[in-house]
Amino acid sequence: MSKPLPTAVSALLADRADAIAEAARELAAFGWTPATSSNFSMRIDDQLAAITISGRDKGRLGRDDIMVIDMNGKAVGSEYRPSAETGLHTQVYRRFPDANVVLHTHSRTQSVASRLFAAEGRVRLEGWELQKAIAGHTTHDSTLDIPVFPNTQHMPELEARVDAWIDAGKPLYAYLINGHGIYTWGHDMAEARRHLEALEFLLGCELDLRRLSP
Ligand SMILES: CSC[C@@H](O)[C@@H](O)C(=O)COP(=O)(O)O
Ligand SMILES: [Zn+2]
Repeated sequence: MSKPLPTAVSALLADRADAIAEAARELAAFGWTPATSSNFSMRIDDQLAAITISGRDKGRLGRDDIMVIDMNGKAVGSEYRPSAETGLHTQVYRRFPDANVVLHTHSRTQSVASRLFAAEGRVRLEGWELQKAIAGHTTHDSTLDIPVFPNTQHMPELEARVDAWIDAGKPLYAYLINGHGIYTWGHDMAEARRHLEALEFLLGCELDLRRLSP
């Protein structure tokens, strides 16, 4: 049996769970979380985060569908299994101390773009006004690379690729996983949502350009 959560942590979990459930309902309504796919988390403090329980329908989350993990991805105060991709969430919290929310979705646009751009290893975004929706970007006149990493069921392998990108000094705001979906994050839910919506739009534009260009 797991130890019950301290009251203060329970209150913070309830707060984070409500925010995650609300955002997830909206993202599911866009069709970005099909068939129980996708996962979401919010930092609680330096040591803990709230994350979706594995396998739950992300469009119908309630407080009981979100649990606490530590920064090693271990369940805290729960017997449930956290998201199968928990390691990718805790990695963001470890590598980006300003990130407090991580969103992962599986939209059709994200999935198709990940396949189409996998061979290049990245989607290069240039000249789009909406690049300014990404934190720190003030002009369309810049280059924004979204890496595409190979898919694997072995999270440490993916984590190593993400670490290698960051350790090479390359900016990272989001990444695609080939044939899978997107990960992005933000300082708060509003920023993470803005990143996700902007990238969905920009990836859709890139797909249209490929489709329409002779
Ligand atoms: C239902 S297939 C999608 C899963 O394999 C996975 O990629 C996913 O996004 C959801 O996994 P979960 O363990 O529910 O967080
Ligand atoms: Zn996934």
